[in-house]
Amino acid sequence: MRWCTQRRTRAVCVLLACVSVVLHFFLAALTLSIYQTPCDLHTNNIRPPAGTNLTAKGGNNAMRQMGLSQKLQRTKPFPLSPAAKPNPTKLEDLFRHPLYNQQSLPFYEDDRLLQVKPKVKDDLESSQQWMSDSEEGYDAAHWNSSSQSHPPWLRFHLGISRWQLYDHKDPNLRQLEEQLAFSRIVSAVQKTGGTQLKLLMSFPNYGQALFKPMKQERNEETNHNLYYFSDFERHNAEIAAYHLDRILGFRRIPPVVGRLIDMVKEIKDITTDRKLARTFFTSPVGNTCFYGQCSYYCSTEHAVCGRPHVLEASLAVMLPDLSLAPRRSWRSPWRRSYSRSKLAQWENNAKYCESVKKSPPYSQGTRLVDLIDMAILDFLMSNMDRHHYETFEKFGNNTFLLHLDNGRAFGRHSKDEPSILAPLVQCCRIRRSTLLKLQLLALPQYRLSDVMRASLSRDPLTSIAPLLSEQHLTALDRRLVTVLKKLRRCQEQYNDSVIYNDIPGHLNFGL
Ligand SMILES: Nc1ncnc2c1ncn2[C@@H]1O[C@H](COP(=O)(O)OP(=O)(O)OP(=O)(O)O)[C@@H](O)[C@H]1O
Ligand SMILES: [Mn+2]
Repeated sequence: MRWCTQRRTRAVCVLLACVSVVLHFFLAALTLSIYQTPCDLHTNNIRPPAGTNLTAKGGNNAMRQMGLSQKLQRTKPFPLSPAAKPNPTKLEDLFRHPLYNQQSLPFYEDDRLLQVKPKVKDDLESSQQWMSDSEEGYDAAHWNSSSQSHPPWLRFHLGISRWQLYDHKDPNLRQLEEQLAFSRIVSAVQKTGGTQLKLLMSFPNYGQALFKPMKQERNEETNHNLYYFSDFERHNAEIAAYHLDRILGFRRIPPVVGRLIDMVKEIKDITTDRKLARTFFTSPVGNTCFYGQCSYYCSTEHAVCGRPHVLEASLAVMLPDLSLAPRRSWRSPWRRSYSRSKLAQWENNAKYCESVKKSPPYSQGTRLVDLIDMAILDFLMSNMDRHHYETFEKFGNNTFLLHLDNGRAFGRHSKDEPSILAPLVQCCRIRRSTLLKLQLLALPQYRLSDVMRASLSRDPLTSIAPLLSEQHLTALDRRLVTVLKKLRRCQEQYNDSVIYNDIPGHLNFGL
């Protein structure tokens, strides 16, 4: 009898042990799935890649490398309204317009920023100029003076002229964008200069890019209580500014692309910057974060975090080193006060432009109308942070203005900032080529928002979510109408003296 009871007790114990093991497995599986949820990409925001080469080919490669492709394939397409679908031909149509295909100015050797030196005797010596301190991860450079052997970033440097950074029809531009988007990153260190976190990234072929991380969701607006000088920089603003500048035909912003960065493999594991490495940490939900060292927003509270270690960022191609092509930084005459209480001179004095017009370098050449071009670009993207601009020293005052640092643009779509247009309103002057391009972009078949949507859809990050929300695109069209209204008012007041005729002949291209 006792033997019988013992056997039954043992059987019950074994059964209980089995149930407990099964329960353990069940609980473990449940916990794992819950832990992974916050680290996932915002999968309902993901759209299938747009059908362009850059996005379809390389974008998926990059994502596959990160093990993201399966997740992306499983997700539903982003719900786009028919009006929001990018029409890829819009950009090509614009660039085919005669206004974008005028004969360029006569070109002299002096109009090139850099020249390839004639072959020197000691080949070894010349190639060593390009070697970094640590050659690890870099490919041996076998370049000669034939442009075919040059990597895209070098061809870009060699193509910079007195009048523009690149030719919009140059096929190298696409290759350069592909390099920025997909080339292996062999080094990442903090970039000094400026106030916010930026990294300098290097590629195996010695190309370099300026990295800015994602700080804000696309549909989020900058807090209205933040002053323009406290706003943070946005990666998508850097990307969208490059596209807008190209669409306006200025070509004064270095090419920028969006890229998904593996914060561990592509920054933390390879950085030689110990100060940067020390700021990496894991957030309470298991995401990798870092904050770097800088004067604004470099603290645990403002850390940049991945999902769980993948981060959206912008990569802008670096301009030639300052030792090869020194630049001059100019304080904008319409600079804001960067104080909460003080107003700048131009804000109090409606005749301010009269004095600017009389003082060099604005009293001669195209400097004033170039500054007005920059104000129009900034008004369209609502960038209040244009305190300085730069030029290449080599070209003196007779050259274009570089529009660097656009990270504080596209912060608000619901509000326009009329004061950004002060240079145009106070001076009533504009390049004829700019006026015609603005008029063209206001026509339904070349509508600025449509061309921007088409242009931005080529960026690899569009496969995650459109780089500019529809509200931002609508704001572009609205602001363009405002610029044209201001110009009409100028023309009513000052007639022909408003136009700076930079187009030979008097063609008006049917506009
Ligand atoms: N593509 C580029 N190539 C080379 N240098 C660049 C490039 N973009 C920016 N720089 C340089 O790096 C400096 C800092 O960059 P940026 O202005 O974007 O940073 P920031 O933190 O916003 O600076 P600030 O606080 O002064 O506005 C610029 O003054 C410029 O000279
Ligand atoms: Mn800045």
